[in-house]
Amino acid sequence: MAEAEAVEPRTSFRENVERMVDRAVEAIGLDSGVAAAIKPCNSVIQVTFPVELQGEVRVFTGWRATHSTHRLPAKGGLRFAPEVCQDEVEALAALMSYKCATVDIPFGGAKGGLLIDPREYTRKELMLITRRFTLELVRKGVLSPATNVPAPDMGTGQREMAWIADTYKHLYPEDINYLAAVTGKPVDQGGIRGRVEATGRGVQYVLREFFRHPEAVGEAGLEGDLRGKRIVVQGLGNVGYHLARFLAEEDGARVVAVIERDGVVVDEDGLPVEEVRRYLERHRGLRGFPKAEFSEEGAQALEMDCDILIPAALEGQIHSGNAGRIRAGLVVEAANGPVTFAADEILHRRGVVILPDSLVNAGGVTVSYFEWIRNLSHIRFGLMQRRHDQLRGMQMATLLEDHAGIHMPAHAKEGLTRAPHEIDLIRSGLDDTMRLAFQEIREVLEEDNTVHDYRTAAYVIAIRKIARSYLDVGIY
Ligand SMILES: NC(=O)C1=CN([C@@H]2O[C@H](COP(=O)(O)OP(=O)(O)OC[C@H]3O[C@@H](n4cnc5c(N)ncnc54)[C@H](OP(=O)(O)O)[C@@H]3O)[C@@H](O)[C@H]2O)C=CC1
Ligand SMILES: O=C(O)CCC(=O)C(=O)O
Repeated sequence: MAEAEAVEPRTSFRENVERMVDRAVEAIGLDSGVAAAIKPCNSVIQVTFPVELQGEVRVFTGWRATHSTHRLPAKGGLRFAPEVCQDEVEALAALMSYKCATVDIPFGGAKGGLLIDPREYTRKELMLITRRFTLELVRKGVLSPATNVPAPDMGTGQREMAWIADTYKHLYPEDINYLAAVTGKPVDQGGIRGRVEATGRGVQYVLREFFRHPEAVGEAGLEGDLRGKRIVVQGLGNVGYHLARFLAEEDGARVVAVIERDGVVVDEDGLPVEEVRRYLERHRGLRGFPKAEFSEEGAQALEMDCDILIPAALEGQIHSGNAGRIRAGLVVEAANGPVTFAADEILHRRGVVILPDSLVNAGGVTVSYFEWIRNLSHIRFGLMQRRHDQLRGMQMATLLEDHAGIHMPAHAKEGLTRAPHEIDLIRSGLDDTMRLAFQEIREVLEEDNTVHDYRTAAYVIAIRKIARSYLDVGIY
């Protein structure tokens, strides 16, 4: 980020998002008053609170920005990081609104952040800090199942979500829907299978759909499918790790480089993603990883020759200072805001295709939506139909074999008679959501001659939906 700031000193993350939105507003020809109502955050709460740790009082600052409430609850992750600021959470909250609208998830947009380096604290200390932060957010009215529901983001995961849910439950034991106050919880604490890897899984589904469109693939200077594609991933955290593993293990792609905070590991034959991750967790860095070449020049590795570049760490990583040197044909924004507005324009001029964050990383909030619904309905998906569907499949198989005399191969019979587990339904819902969103964006790109890139197409779709919801009920 340091280089980005040096090159584009006056453009903040929030301003970058707003410029991208302006481009879409212009393409739609949207009324400027409606655009002005949509763009800013509805509210931003800043909290400052003390926690006593090891006999010493420490003071923490956090934010919850709510961008839109045209749909409720407003939804979005909580980030624990040493660089969080108000501008950042506002930008991320806005992205949540556009993301949810792009993939048709009926939520408004929000995001929160706590200024902290989680690596400096023990588990117990983090629990105290998270619980106290939760209390502050609840007191300020920005955390409840009906109005504002957090989820994991950078620096947080299932563990923090479990603490948040438990704190909320202690505050409101009479709220029968307390579990729905936060998503991304452990499965045993009201979470849903598939949420941990959902964002990475969603990126995989978007990429698979992209490669089902040969003309789109050609526009990125690529051909064929994901098999053998050379991929560079920045950030092997929750999103990057699952994504890299799925692409390597299930789609036959080659992850040739992984960039982390302390540098990059490279292997042209494909890195063993699982081993890299284990090493990273154990050593808190990639230096010394024995099975690949290590270099400290992580930022430069973004410019490596590859087919697909996947920034999955921080915002502002591809900026006007390096956009001219990016050699990938396809940039896939698994992180939020990894490409600045200026870089976006440079890459577009150079013919580099960008699949934007608001589409690409929407898998997380999509499965959060499934979790939230499951918590509200107090029943797991498929419970009522599973055996019924299996019985019907078995009857069908019997009918075909015994009465129509058709011999069914074992795999066909297994497919027909297998009762789906909840995770199968989650994956099916996620796949459908990501495919349909890609197809809708592709349609705009092909049919609307004022739109020339995926990001603007995604924003056009999102802004039209949000604007419609404002206009239907009137601005109030
Ligand atoms: N989690 C989710 O469900 C979703 C996340 N996102 C977005 O995806 C991105 C990543 O989130 P997530 O995977 O959850 O976060 P994590 O904290 O799990 O992982 C982020 C990874 O990036 C690494 N990293 C930090 N700084 C740098 C750097 N300068 N260069 C290279 N690597 C770096 C981190 O290392 P270290 O641990 O040392 O800090 C960590 O390994 C964020 O933009 C987030 O907003 C989007 C949608 C949903
Ligand atoms: O799962 C969610 O509700 C939100 C995930 C998130 O923060 C994001 O998509 O950026």
